[in-house]
Amino acid sequence: MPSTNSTPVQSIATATNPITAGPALIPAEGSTAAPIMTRERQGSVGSAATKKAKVLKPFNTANIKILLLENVNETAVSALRDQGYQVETYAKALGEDDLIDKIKDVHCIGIRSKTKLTKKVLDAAEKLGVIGCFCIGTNQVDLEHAASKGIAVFNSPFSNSRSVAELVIAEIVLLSRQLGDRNKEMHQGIWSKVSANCYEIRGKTLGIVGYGHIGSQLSVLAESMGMRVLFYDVVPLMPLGTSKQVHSLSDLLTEADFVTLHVPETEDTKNMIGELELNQMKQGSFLINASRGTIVQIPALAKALRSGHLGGAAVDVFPKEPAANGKFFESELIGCPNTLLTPHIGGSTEEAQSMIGVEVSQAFIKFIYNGTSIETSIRLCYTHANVPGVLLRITNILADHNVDKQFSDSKGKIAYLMADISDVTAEQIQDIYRRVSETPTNIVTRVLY
Ligand SMILES: NC(=O)c1ccc[n+]([C@@H]2O[C@H](COP(=O)([O-])OP(=O)(O)OC[C@H]3O[C@@H](n4cnc5c(N)ncnc54)[C@H](O)[C@@H]3O)[C@@H](O)[C@H]2O)c1
Ligand SMILES: O=C(O)[C@H](O)COP(=O)(O)O
Repeated sequence: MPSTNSTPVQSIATATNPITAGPALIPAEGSTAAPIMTRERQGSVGSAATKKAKVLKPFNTANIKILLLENVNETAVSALRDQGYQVETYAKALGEDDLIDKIKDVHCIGIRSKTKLTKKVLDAAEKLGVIGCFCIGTNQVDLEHAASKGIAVFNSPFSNSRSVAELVIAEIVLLSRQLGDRNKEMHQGIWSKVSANCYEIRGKTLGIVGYGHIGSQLSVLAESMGMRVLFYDVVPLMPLGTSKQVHSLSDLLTEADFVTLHVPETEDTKNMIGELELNQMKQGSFLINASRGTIVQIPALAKALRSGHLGGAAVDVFPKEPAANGKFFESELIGCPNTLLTPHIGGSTEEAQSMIGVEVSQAFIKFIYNGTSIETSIRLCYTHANVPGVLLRITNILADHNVDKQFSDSKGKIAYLMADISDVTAEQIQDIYRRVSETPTNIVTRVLY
């Protein structure tokens, strides 16, 4: 899908576009801060003049500490260990107290959808420069607070989209044929051959809420199985195939035989589907939620299923999910008729997890060395308050130098500037660093080479 499909309300950093650059990642031996970074190995990065500057504050890759939680894929673990970093892994999400303890001295943290990086946790992170969400969603991170501290956040924007879309296709068929209930009965030794209220999906209407990476992929798959597709999104989007965008959520709810949710968790989408919306859905229709647990009001859904107003539901995500496998799960949906419950496995395939592991770990590595996830060379990275006059001030500081390239971007009150500078001596690098970091708008300044 074109990138215009990424949601405006959750305009997050992607694996190739950090929301903001982080602080110096690793201090030199015996120092508490390391504004100037360079790799210890002889690399392809940097000119002869800048290589001399290594004596300033070299860092050893073995000093970089990375914490990976929630069973991040082995592709990431080995890629990061191959760089010589210290990598600690956990199969589960950590609770707030454990996290505060663990995050203190790590430079990079890798999480999935369950680890909550709250303001309190981020404030305890003394050296954190990068957060890698090894998933699509970033609602588990306080993005605004991370930005204010100059911590970069990456995610993997589409590596598991296909896996989610395929799961939803399977669920449409399963719900339509009441396969969850039939399977359960057979395992209990009950033979119950029924055709009442069991349907083909051909010719039925699928209503997709959120036509982004997943919703649009699903649209194509559903049409290939003979379904008619309607979608609702807050932005006007090009319909794929013969699908049609509708004007309102109500238009979609009243017409669809299957409603499937693919919106991010935002203030607007929380509790988006409650009693009112469920009542608008057709008698006997089905609801699928593989987005975020907070989008659907669970008591209202349980009521609609038990009363028979809905013909069934498939739910992969819940407002409260256990932190690890083997932990107890409870929900009002347990025991509801024709209701498929899955433990947040939408993106859990070998293909998706290994792609995510490669993508986000590469973003980490590029960010640690280059200050961006895009390959470049020597640069000044300046995270600053987004107020008028900053660019002029920096231009003045760099006036006597050869600036090869300059880039700046902003998000709300925070902005990020990168400048590639050539032909500078070690003393000049020190001077640039000092003058830039002393500007009143400074949040974090790094000089990489
Ligand atoms: N179950 C899983 O394992 C799993 C896997 C991947 C993603 N997800 C969830 O699915 C969500 C969607 O993923 P995606 O990759 O398709 O995201 P996306 O950003 O590509 O698409 C989201 C779409 O929702 C639209 N949208 C935003 N707010 C809306 C609103 N209030 N009403 C209607 N439309 C709205 C956006 O405009 C966008 O087109 C993710 O944010 C994540 O939370 C879950
Ligand atoms: O945001 C996502 O990509 C999904 O919710 C998957 O999350 P997970 O990696 O925790 O399974």
